[in-house]
Amino acid sequence: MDKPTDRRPIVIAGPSGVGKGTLWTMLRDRHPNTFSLSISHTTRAPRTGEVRGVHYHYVTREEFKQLIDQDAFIEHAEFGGNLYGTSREATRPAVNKDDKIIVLDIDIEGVKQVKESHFNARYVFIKPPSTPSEKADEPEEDRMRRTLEKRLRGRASESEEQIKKRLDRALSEITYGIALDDGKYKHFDTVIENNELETAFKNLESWVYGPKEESTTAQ
Ligand SMILES: Nc1ncnc2c1ncn2[C@@H]1O[C@H](COP(=O)(O)OP(=O)(O)OP(=O)(O)O)[C@@H](O)[C@H]1O
Repeated sequence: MDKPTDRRPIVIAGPSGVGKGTLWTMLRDRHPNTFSLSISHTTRAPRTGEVRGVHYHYVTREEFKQLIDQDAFIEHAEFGGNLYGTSREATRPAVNKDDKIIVLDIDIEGVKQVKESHFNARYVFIKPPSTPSEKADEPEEDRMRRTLEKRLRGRASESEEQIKKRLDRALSEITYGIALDDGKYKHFDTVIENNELETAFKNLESWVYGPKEESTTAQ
């Protein structure tokens, strides 16, 4: 089972806290030597334990701007005062010596840019479940927000302010992710709900290992 027939890069997106990183880690660990996360560029300083060329390519702001001018990125954005980007180079099979399938874990703005750059990839959106509510009339989007909030708090890696910022973006990201066109997802090849983790993983795995289909999603 260990070689998916569709060798294109996989773009995995979804609101912050939905579980993209968790699902990607499961995919990598259960299929060793099959997938590789694309290494982004950043202008932020390495954190303790981070390794150059493994976690990120660390560059100065000037270097980053030069790369933008050279059209080196398929997507880039500023986040929390630092620049982040995915270079074309990082997604090329040539850099990918072991013939692994490249996975890009990017946000919705990144997805839009990647699509504009006509990057040939497969796109999966991870959607939060709507936690059941005692309030029968609580809108679906409020329930999803509560799930994300609970997960982000549980992860305990962001400040309250950062959590709020992430949650405030979530709804428009979900709206983009699950938008339909003629009964099909408009922007993604598939949408997976991350409710029970193992079930979500199995759904992701079956899609990744499923038949090769040409992407027909809109930009
Ligand atoms: N199905 C699930 N049920 C409950 N908790 C989950 C589930 N999936 C992930 N989590 C937990 O939710 C938290 C957020 O998950 P994760 O860090 O993978 O999110 P993410 O989408 O990668 O977020 P970001 O984009 O901010 O990096 C983690 O603490 C993770 O353990």
